[in-house]
Amino acid sequence: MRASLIQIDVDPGESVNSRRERAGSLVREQRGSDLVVLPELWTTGAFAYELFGDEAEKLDGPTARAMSEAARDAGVWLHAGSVPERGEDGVLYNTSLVFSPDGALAHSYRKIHRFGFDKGEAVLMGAGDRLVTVPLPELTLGLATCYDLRFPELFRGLVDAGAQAFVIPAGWPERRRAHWTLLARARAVENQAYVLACGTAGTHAGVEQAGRSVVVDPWGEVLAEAGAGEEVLVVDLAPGKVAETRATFPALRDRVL
Ligand SMILES: NC(=O)CC(=O)C(=O)O
Repeated sequence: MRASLIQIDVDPGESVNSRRERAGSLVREQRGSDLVVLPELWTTGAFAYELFGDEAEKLDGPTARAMSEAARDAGVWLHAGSVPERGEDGVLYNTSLVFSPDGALAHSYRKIHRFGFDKGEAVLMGAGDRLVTVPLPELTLGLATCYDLRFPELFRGLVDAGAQAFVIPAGWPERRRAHWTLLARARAVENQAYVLACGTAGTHAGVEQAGRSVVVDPWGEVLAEAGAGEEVLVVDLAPGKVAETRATFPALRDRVL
């Protein structure tokens, strides 16, 4: 199973429309992959709080339409990262969108843990309240977004719901880069699952992004890691490795609580 992680640059010098078109082209170039992943809030940048309201869209908005077409043209499952969603209740959410190879919006996930310590996302956006798993032909994905990575109980919940690989779009800052890789590996080891963590590159709202998108296998080994700039990480996963790791080192079976 081949996965492509598109670590797109979110520099504010580029318009949202241009970045949306460029993201579509990058997705189309991944034809041949089974799964393509974009990062968190890549239309605006995760820290450009003042843009969230203006760029908020419904689940059939301009980003969703562009990504639906790109998924269909490339014939891939597309985790299109997250967008600022304007919910039916008028509230903003940080919502991830997953498209099937025929371009249908198959799943969406509203970020549960909001970042900002009482400002930014934490006050501008509502919290999701639903765990989402995505059964692909090869692997069942569990969805999480950026700050969610710090909350292991969410990942346990996803494993209990059948997840074998976690897909985590993010806009992780360079100054906490050490946490990013450590947490990605920890979530892989403790859940004996793949981790596909896709970050953004560039600097926006004064926040330098770490990049360093990373794919970790169920044993905790880093299979591939990006640098700091815009880059597409292409990696082959072995879906059987999840069951094999869980059978040969049965730590998940030995849970008591
Ligand atoms: N931006 C986030 O959601 C999370 C983050 O920056 C962190 O350090 O955690």
